Amino acid sequence: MLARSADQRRKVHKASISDAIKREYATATGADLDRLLWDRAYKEQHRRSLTAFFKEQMRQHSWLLEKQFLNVVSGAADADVLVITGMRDEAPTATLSHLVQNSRLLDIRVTASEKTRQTRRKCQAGDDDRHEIHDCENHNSSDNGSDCKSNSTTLDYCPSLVFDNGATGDEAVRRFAHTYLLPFLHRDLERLASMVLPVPDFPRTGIEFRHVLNIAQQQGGLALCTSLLQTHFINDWDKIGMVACCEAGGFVFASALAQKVGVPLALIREAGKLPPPIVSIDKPSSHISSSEPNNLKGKKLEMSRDLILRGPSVVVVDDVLATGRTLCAILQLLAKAGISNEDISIIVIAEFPIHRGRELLYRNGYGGIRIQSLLVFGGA
Ligand SMILES: O=P(O)(O)OC[C@H]1O[C@H](OP(=O)(O)OP(=O)(O)O)[C@H](O)[C@@H]1O
Ligand SMILES: Nc1ncnc2[nH]cnc12
Repeated sequence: MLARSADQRRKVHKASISDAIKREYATATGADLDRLLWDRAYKEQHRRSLTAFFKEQMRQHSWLLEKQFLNVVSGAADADVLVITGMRDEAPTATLSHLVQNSRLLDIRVTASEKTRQTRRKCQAGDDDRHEIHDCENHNSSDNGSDCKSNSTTLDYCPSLVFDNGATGDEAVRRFAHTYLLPFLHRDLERLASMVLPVPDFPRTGIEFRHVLNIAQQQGGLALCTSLLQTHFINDWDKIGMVACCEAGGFVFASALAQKVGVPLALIREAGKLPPPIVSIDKPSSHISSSEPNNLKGKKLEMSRDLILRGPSVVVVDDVLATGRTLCAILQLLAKAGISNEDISIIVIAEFPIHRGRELLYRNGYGGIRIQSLLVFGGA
């Protein structure tokens, strides 16, 4: 149970993704499943053939990883929080979020020094380290659970969080859960979500529109959202040199945030609105705008070319992440302005995983950029 306070207990379920493959292996080969799960020496004997079996299954079933993931999820339907261990996917949040579109999917990279790992392997026969099937690597990272820069050199993918599993005992786990996981269950986020009511069949039949800008039209809505943006994701705003945002939705939330944290804005506008010198990029239509008649082609986005950065990092703030086309264009524009990916992070108010925006960004080479959202909505 993950407890926020005595009256608010959350049901937490833990499952291992690799148990499924062990089960299938045991059925196919007659191996003893219980011993595969709990007897390390026995598991070691089977390691090679288990790995070969897994690779062959992967070759035969291209949807194997997704199927196993969904099986584990459906086995924990009553849980508030499901922790899945042993994930082998390179970029789980980017590639699997759309399968659980009503939930927030966070990927936590667990790290420990090689020495610690070796010691644990020796001491904990029958322990819960199931990475060996999946050829998982160990990646170094900072210990604050949220700094991606140190990881981007080892993998071009930024996990949602990093947990340094160097210490023994439960204290570090508890601290991590309280610092980085419980905020996602905070009632202020529920309050914010309640301001974004669904509007059926807008702007066209079949779309359940979420009026994210409506937050700013509620008494106290913008203040709540701004305060969450300020406190939820970034510890040290002094290190941020600029908040970049795109009209129209992004302007509303980014302006309030920039004012609160004392950081200047980089305003991205549609073509022809900003004086030269500018940088410019084609922008395909967003999911919502592509449903407008005469707007299938998209537009150009522009930004002043010579913005002086006060610090090294840029935070891109937008109201919505859906297909990711808008954020992709923004990132291309920032690249044209000479800002490199390591210096960028992204915050959105609401994301709609069904449209697979994170995947688009990942496949376009932006996987190393941290993307964080306050709210997650399912639906079309
Ligand atoms: O991930 P995507 O599919 O690109 O969708 C996200 C974009 O959609 C909305 O903008 P829109 O282009 O509709 O313009 P607006 O901000 O002027 O409403 C929103 O403000 C995001 O910028
Ligand atoms: N359902 C939705 N509501 C608001 N903005 C969106 N962008 C993509 N899908 C959306």
